[in-house]
Amino acid sequence: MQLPAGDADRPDPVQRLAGADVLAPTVPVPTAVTGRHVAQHVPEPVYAISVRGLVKSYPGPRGSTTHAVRGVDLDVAQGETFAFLGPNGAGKSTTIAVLCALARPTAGHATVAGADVLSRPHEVRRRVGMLFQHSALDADLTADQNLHIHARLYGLSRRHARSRAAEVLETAGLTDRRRSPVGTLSGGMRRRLEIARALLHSPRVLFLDEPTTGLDPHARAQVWDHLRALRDRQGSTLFVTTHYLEEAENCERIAIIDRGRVVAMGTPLALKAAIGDDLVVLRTSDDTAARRVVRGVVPPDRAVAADSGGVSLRVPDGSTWIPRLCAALQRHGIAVHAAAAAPPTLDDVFFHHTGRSLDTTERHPTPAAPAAPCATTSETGGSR
Ligand SMILES: Nc1ncnc2c1ncn2[C@@H]1O[C@H](COP(=O)(O)OP(=O)(O)OP(=O)(O)O)[C@@H](O)[C@H]1O
Repeated sequence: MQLPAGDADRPDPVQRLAGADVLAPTVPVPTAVTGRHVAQHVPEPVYAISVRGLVKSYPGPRGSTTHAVRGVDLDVAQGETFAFLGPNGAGKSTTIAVLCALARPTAGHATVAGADVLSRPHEVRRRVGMLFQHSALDADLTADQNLHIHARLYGLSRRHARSRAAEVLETAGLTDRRRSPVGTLSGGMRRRLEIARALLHSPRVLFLDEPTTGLDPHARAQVWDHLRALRDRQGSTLFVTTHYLEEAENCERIAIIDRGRVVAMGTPLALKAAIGDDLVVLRTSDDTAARRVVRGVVPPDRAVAADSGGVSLRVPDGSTWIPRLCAALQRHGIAVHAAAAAPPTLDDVFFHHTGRSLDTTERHPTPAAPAAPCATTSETGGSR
C-alpha cells in the first residue's frame, strides 16, 4: 500500500512528506537536526525497535473491519538489518506506518529509536528516516535541489543542509550526478538518491518500504551494495519490507508476515534449517506412474507430489535418495530425464508456515546427461 494520505494543516516535516491518518500534536523541529546547537544526549535504548501486541485495524467496506496487523511482537537490535517478508496485503506497509508514527495503532505498544510511537510520535518521526514505496522526488529538479528542499523541511540550516547533502551524495556514490535533473538518473540512482535523502537528518533507524520494487536486477544489486555499506560503515539500523526472497536473504534477521501475523522469525539460515528436509524433484517419462513408485520407496509419512514441474518430495539428505529412486523407477521401466536435490529456500520456509508460495517461478531440475540419466544434481538454492 502507499502510506496514509496527508494532512496539509500540520507542519511536521515527515507528515508533510508522507502523510498520516492520525496526526499527533506537532513540535518545533529539534535543534539536534538543525546543526546550530549541540544535540541533546539521549541514552541509546537496547533495541532500536521494540513492538508488543501491535494491532492496526481499518474500517472496511459495508461496515466490516480490515485487520491489517493482528498482534505483532518483535525486537530489532541497534545496527541490525531486519526484513519484513510477506506477500501483498500482508500488513507490511501498515506496520511501517505505525512504527514511523504516521498511523496510530489500534492496540499494542511500539518503541522506535527510544521513543514511544503513541506518546511521543513527533520524536519518533524526527529520529527515523523513511523510504517510501513510491518515489517522492521532483524529477525536474537536480539531485542537489531535491536534497536541499528536504533538508530545509527538516529544519537544517542552509550551511548544514549543504554539507549534509554533500555527505549523503558521497555515500550514495552520486557526487558526480549532483547537478543532474532527477529525471535523467537511472532507476537505481534515483533509489539511492531517495535513500540519501532519507539519511539527511541522520536518523537512528531507516525504514525502507519495498526499496527495490520495479528495479532491474543490476540496479537492485547496486541498491543493496549501498545499504550494506550503510550498515557496515555507519552501523545504521535498517528495517526493510519486501516480498522478494533474495532481498530478505540480504538481511540479518527476517520476520515472515502473513495476513497481519508474524508466522516465523529468525536468521535466514536458522529459518531454513528449521525446515530441515531437502526438496527432491524428478522429471520422468511418466510422472504419474513415477509418483506411485516413489511413494512405495520413501517412508509413508512423506508426501509425494506430481505436477507440471515433475515429481517432488521432501526428505532429509535429498541427494542420497536420488540414486535409490532412480534405480526403483528404472526397474519399473520409467526413464528419469532429470533429478535435483536442493536445500530449503526462504520460499520453502514461507510455504511451510503458510501453505502458500511467495515465488511464482517453478523449480526446474537440471537435465541429466543422456549417458547418465540418474545423475544427481545438488543445488545450493533455487525456488519452489
Ligand atoms: N488506509 C487503509 N484503509 C483501509 N484498509 C487498508 C488501509 N491500508 C491498508 N489497508 C488494508 O490492510 C491490509 C494490509 O495492507 P498493507 O498495505 O499494510 O499490506 P502490505 O503487506 O504492505 O502490502 P503491499 O506489499 O501490497 O503494499 C490490506 O488488506 C489493505 O487493503
